[in-house]
Amino acid sequence: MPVLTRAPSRPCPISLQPFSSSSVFRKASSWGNDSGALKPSPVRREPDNATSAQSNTSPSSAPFLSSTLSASPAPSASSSLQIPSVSFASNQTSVTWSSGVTSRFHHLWLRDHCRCATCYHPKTKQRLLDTFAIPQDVTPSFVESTMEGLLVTWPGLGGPVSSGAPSQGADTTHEHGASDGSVPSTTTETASTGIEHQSLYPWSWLRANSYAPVLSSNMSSLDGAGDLQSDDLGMERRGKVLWGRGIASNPPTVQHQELASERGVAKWLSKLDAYGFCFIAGVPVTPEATQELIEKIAFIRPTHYGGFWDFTSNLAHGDTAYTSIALGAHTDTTYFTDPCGLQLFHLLEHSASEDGTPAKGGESLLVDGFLAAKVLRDVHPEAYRILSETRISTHSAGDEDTFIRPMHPRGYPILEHDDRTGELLLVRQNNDDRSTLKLREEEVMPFYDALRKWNEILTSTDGEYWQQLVPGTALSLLICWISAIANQRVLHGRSAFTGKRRMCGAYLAQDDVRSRTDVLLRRYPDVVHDGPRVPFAPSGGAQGGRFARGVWDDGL
Ligand SMILES: C[N+](C)(C)CCCC[C@H](N)C(=O)O
Ligand SMILES: O=C(O)CCC(=O)C(=O)O
Repeated sequence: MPVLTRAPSRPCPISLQPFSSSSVFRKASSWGNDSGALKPSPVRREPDNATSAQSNTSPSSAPFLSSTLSASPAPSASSSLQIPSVSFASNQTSVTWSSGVTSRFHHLWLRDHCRCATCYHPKTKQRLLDTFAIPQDVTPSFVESTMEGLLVTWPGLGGPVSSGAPSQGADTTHEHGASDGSVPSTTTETASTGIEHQSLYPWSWLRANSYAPVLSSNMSSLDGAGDLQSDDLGMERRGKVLWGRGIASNPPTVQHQELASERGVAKWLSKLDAYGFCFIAGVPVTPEATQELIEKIAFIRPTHYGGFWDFTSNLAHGDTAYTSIALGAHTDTTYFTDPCGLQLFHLLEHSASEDGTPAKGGESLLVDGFLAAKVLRDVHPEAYRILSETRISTHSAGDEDTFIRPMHPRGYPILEHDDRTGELLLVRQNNDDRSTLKLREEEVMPFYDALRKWNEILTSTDGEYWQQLVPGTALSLLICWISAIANQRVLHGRSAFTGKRRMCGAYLAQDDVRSRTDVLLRRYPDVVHDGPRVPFAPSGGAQGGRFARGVWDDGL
């Protein structure tokens, strides 16, 4: 249990991160500090001339600091390493990073995000704390800047606390119990003991979740309203390899036999994550083997086309995919509120028809929607803005038993962004499936102009990657981008064909693919794909092939 210079009135049930405080204090003792403990100086509330606490550290702590404070900009070589300084006033706590940038966090937000074992179940990663029992004006007794993070001490507030309706003004933060992850029992703070509560927030987590301002290690600070003109749509940062027709020289591929191991599946997902598509060579030419293959990632997402599909040009399900006509670059299932995440195709057969019509055409087309979007933004920024803001709807209505449209009555934009960071999340493009445009009069012609410019890029020969699928080589493509954020990315299509052509495959849901990718790429961080690596730094401490998910992990 950490020994802090100011022993709280009770042991502080803080679930520490891998850098256990003993290691901190062990390192601290090497700084010539006789007690072996840091001496954070608590900061009490200072209305306007807020003071800040800062513990200077010696260079000998550099390795530890660099790993603990990796989220903070590396200090200049000449400056000594400094942990952020903190202060608080009115309803916010301020953290000033070594860069000089200050992040502000509402006290209510901080208290609500305490992840000690009494406020946050260490195993289930679920909130145990009753958010609505936190006083709206909750204010720390004091805040401290420690090696591991921001340490906030909250007062135990007045009034006996029952497990029922909160009494007026009392600190009715109902705490549930066990830090061992067992079934929580309700314990409460009572005014009579004046028990304080301490919360420790790791610096890296505070930086990653700073909202005033929004910070990002690779992107300029944004005003939080989402800046579509940000220099980086987040692709390099997310380790995405953008490609054009040149990818034909070395397309991402894995061998089917590699996928017998979980590490092999991690390699497959790593390539999918980087490129948005990946071939699998050596797949037995049967629907059964193909289904077994896709289920190595996740369970199949059934749709109105069925679960595992095995289709040909018989106009089944009333969709042109079930014909022999050409299909332009598109993403599937744009009409679902939650479009499918991964699509796998495996050509089982393409031969002459019974009437002797020869097998011709049926080539497959891939286009990197994210590269196309970058080109559109750079060359036609106004068109990019229009396609990012105009809602359009699509439908699947060819089967009399089905009429699928998205939840939002006007649908969704073709280019969808994270409105906080400006990152491009999702390319949702299927002009054949588009429903009636419902725009204001003055929007109609600008929209068509933007759409035309977008189509010119999508159909540019520089961006089109054509290849002829052959039985035994399956094609997996992310119509949903797998990374921190699920997106649609790769568009696909085909040329017209003649003859008997049989294709099989299935969809996977985006959340299931993203979950599997996140888990496996953390479990096998050494898995190499050809693109830039985006280190998965499991904050739970990677121990060999498995890692313990930490309560401060990204996304929680
Ligand atoms: C893949 N499979 C043949 C089963 C269905 C194809 C669905 C095509 C539809 N127009 C869409 O874009 O979603
Ligand atoms: O038949 C093909 O090669 C692809 C069909 C297609 O685009 C689809 O099913 O969405």
